[in-house]
Amino acid sequence: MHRVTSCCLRTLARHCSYQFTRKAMVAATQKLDTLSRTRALNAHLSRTVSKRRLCISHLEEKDTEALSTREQRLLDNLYDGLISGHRASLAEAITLVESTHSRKRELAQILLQKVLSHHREKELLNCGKPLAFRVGLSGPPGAGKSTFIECFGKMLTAQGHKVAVLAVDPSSSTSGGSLLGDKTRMTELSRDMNAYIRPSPTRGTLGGVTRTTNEAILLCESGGYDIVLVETVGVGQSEFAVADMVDMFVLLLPPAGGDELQGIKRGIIEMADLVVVTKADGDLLIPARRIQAEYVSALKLLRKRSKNWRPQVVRISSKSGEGIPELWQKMRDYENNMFASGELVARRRSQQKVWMWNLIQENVLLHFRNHPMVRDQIPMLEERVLSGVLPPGLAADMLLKAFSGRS
Ligand SMILES: Nc1nc2c(ncn2[C@@H]2O[C@H](COP(=O)(O)OP(=O)(O)OP(=O)(O)O)[C@@H](O)[C@H]2O)c(=O)[nH]1
Repeated sequence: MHRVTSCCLRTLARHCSYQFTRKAMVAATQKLDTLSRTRALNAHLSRTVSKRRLCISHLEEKDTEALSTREQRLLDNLYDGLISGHRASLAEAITLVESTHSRKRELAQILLQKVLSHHREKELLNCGKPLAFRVGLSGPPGAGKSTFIECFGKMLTAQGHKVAVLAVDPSSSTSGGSLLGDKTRMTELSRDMNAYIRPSPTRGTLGGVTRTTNEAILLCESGGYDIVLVETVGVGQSEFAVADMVDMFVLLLPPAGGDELQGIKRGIIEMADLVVVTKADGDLLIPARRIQAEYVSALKLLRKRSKNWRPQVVRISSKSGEGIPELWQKMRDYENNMFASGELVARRRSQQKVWMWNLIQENVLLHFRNHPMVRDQIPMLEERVLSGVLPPGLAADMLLKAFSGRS
């Protein structure tokens, strides 16, 4: 503003000293006019900005204001228990974020906001280093995931780490049954006081499971768990969802023939920061070596996912424990490289954005499908598209018009 004023006066003086003509007068008047308009615009902008600030803080505080004394006490107790590392509080907090009850979801968001600011403070004290290392573990059924997590988790807790294991099983939302419920997994680790194992909820869409898993990760971290393992138990899209939640994505493959590995999507191999060939012991050692060599060659052909890390293939046996300390060392190297280069923090930031947009996408679609003007028309329009009477584009336009209230 100051610069504009002095510039304006300088122009005016220049015009006055040379020739005080009508032209100069007009130019000076125009400048002054612009100046007052700029002032008015700036005043308007600052009013708008303060109104928006007020609006955002009102939005953030709206729910807090509406808390009853009982709810406030519940959240305070949960938060205190959580950051003191009480397992019961962690379990209760995860149950809260998994709830589909609207008020409980609001309470969960208030708790998460508090947890996030606790994270920020601790990360600042830790020179910006995240509180925990998040590792995604995926692989076909029977690859040896749970046996590996049991062995690996025990090694980590023996070294003084606190390990949380979250299992994502969205297949249960469509099939109604839970893969996790079928058998007892990781029995020894589940008895370890420095380990916390939690299966994902058995209902809801993949998006819903993703949301609660992401939120459960944050809660585990505030409970002092410095290593969070996210295992995908289901098959399909869940591996991609998990790859978007973690710092490092690890693919476990059994030493099986080509046919058994057919189900693994090429895309998921591209997501892997580390490929682990499991069961490399006894009779399976030779096939494990072969699979390792095959994947070493295959990875060379794939596009590099990171500038700072080249995916590697390692061999382990959870039965004998061989290769597991070396595997952990590779994971640590990865974490250090990625943190030092800034890629780890950048990846987390972009994951937050992906997470937000995924939630919006899912909710908007749900809202669209359930809209009274749309819901009843969907079966009929789908039918007409299927029979070739109606072009899909026209059907989509009709539904979108109905949704937006245009006939
Ligand atoms: N020889 C050998 N067998 C193993 C090893 N790890 C796991 N297994 C066996 O492989 C089978 C499958 O192991 P799990 O750990 O249940 O595999 P998973 O990937 O968790 O399977 P899902 O729960 O179906 O996804 C079991 O019979 C294990 O005993 C290993 O290191 N060596």
